[in-house]
Amino acid sequence: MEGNKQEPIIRLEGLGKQFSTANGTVTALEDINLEIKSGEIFGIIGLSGAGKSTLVRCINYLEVPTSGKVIFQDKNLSAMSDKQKRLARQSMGMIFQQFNLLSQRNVLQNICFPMEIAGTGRAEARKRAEELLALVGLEDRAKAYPAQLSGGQKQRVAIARAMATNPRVLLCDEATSALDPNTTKSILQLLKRINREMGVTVIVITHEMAVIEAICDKVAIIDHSHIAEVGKVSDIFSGPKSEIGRQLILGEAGHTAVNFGKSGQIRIIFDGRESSEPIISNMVLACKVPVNIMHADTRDIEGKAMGQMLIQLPEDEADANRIRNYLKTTRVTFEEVR
Ligand SMILES: Nc1ncnc2c1ncn2[C@@H]1O[C@H](COP(=O)(O)OP(=O)(O)OP(=O)(O)O)[C@@H](O)[C@H]1O
Repeated sequence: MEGNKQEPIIRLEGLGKQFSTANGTVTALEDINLEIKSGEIFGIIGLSGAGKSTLVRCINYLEVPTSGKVIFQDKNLSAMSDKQKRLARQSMGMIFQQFNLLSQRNVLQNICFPMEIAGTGRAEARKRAEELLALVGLEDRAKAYPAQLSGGQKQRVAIARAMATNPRVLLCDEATSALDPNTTKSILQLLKRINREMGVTVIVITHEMAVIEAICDKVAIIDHSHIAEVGKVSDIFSGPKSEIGRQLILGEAGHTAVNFGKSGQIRIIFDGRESSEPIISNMVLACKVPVNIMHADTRDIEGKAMGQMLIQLPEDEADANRIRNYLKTTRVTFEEVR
């Protein structure tokens, strides 16, 4: 079941989507080019209205693109017959923010639903549904109805249902946005397990940086219908290049330098050193000058420090240069803030 990590499973080539509305044409996506490799957890992040949901819905042809191609496992979806498209869709499970469970059906019947549509026999479907319930940790809730479940349990059922047809890809559209932080964490862990243990490629649509940080290998930042930048999460976090990337990752401090007198400020970029390495303390001890930490936004990603820290340098230029030199010789990435 392991996915081959080198092979692209989905390629988007010049993908565009326009909607005709009473007020004219709305461009939701324009010239999107992306390659998602088999076995990756790929995040797509952007502000509200950027085009994330439309993008994910175009990937499985819930929305038909107005231009460009979706290539799934080396085949162009638009050139497929209806039957081939149906099979391709079965290979792409999807979960949603609002879970979209059938309220009249119990948990087991919800999970069996896609198998009924695919023509799987009753006994086989039931057996598979029971296995999936065990996978998501809800063996004891088979007879419960959606209204009797918590949000996290509903999303687990939705995940089991999405996995019913043995998909190679799981599309997650804001799947944790309606959940509290602890439940979010456990759902993200479940998605990671499905990816690692079953080799399923996971595509995560979110507006939350924390979700990308928690589980994604790669991330694409989408802004006003375009891809602003794409790359490994660690690279993008340590040095966002686009304006929107800086805004999403560095926040307000990415834009504004606070005026604290005449002395300069620098932004230290943490791009993957051991998170236990005390960079600032070592710097202060080595240079024997105090610095002011104006803003810090660092995260620990798998033992590596990621993020940034805004530091006010001493007014004395010689002291400030000692700090700059120390950072250069210890190969700490930094930039001047003006
Ligand atoms: N069915 C539709 N008809 C008309 N316009 C649409 C339709 N679906 C999306 N749009 C428009 O396309 C643009 C992108 O919307 P989309 O829902 O993909 O963004 P999003 O990044 O997922 O935002 P959100 O997180 O708020 O859902 C928006 O301007 C939206 O109004």
